[in-house]
Amino acid sequence: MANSECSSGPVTHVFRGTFIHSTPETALQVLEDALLGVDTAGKISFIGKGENLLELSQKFGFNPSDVNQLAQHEFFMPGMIDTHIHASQYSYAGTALDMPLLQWLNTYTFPVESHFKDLEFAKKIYTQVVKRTLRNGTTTACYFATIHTDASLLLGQIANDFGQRALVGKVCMDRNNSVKHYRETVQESVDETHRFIKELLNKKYPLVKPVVTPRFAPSCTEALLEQLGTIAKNNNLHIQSHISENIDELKLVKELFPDSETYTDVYHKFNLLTDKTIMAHGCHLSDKELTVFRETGTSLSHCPNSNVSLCSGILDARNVLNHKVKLGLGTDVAGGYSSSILDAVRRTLDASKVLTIQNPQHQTLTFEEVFRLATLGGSQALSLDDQIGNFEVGKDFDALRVNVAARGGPIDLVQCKEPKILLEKFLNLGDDRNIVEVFVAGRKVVPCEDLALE
Ligand SMILES: O=c1[nH]c(=O)c2nc[nH]c2[nH]1
Ligand SMILES: [Zn+2]
Repeated sequence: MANSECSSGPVTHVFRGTFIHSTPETALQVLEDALLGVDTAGKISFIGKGENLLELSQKFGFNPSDVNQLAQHEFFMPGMIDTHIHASQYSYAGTALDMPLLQWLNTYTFPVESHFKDLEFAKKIYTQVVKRTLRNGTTTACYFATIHTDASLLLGQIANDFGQRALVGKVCMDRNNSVKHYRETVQESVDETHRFIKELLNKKYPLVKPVVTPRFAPSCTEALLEQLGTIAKNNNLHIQSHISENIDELKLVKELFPDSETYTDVYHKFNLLTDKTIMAHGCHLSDKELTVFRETGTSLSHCPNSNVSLCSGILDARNVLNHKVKLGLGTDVAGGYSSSILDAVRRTLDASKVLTIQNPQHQTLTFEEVFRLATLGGSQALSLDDQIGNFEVGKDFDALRVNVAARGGPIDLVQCKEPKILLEKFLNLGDDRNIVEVFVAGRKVVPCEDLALE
């Protein structure tokens, strides 16, 4: 391990122990007996070897006795990144999974989302989802809210207050015949999107930013999609939506957009595919469409729990990676019933194994590769990999302190294991009891007094 360092502000924390992360070249890199320093801005100021403690302490001006030493069964890993989650659907997570997508939206989703006009209700649910996801180790979340601007702003405020990094989207939809009032006109959607962006940016939250959010093509007219493409371009903003999740949805898109050759073309035509776009699902995308994703820099959010829970399809993540399309993991609460990215890791592995059962030639994803999708892959998918995703000097310290043998936790360790095995155990068997501390931009957000779950 080469010492690396950057000149930054004074060092506020130094940790010593095992650090596990990914790089673009290596799915799993283990740094044993490493020293990592975090500066006052929450950035990683150096990574070095434990044996160089004295030299580093002089160079960075910290007291060796202030070093925070990890225990034997502990390691640090990068914070996990949820590239697709509906904060507004959290109240019914774990229920209502008995219908395919389009019926599910009309029967369960739109009626619940329409309640977010009520700011008290919004505050309650949004506080719960931010606390719960932080507790589960989600340091960055890319959220869908609802069409309600003030409630969406509230979600941004709550994420900021609890210290979660977030992209927050006020949902745009001018087509919906099933739930009265849960629809906007084109003008309302455009005006409210402008207001949402302006007011959220004016708050100057350091870690919370707006994302332009057309719900999905069937919920939007061409006029709205066109304007949203322009707004995103003029303000250099992220964009998120859904694509090619379910076969009936594909048929509907063909009917509604007869002039577009493919589902991907619908978004492409309106400048909605950019290197800051995240599309969820993509189970039924053709290779030709994946090529457009690569060429435009658009990324995919793999949401395996939702894909199976709503019987939508199985994404061939290997094929996506072979096409060099950026890929992260999403819980897709509440089409997905778990708000934990650890669950998304397990289901990504299951989905890949199902594809191998169906076709033994399929190259199953390894747990190391899926670990990378949950961390560095997510940061690439959100175009935030210059700031987060792994332990590189100059990046923000977004990290989980994991204790695989946490008292009262779900894992029984017989003997001390090598770090790679500890990580594999955690990914397959662990839960929030093993995540003993969560840091976002150097700030400890778990445990935190305020985070006591009601
Ligand atoms: O899984 C999904 N959840 C949603 O809320 C949604 N809206 C459009 N398409 C969707 N897919
Ligand atoms: Zn979704």
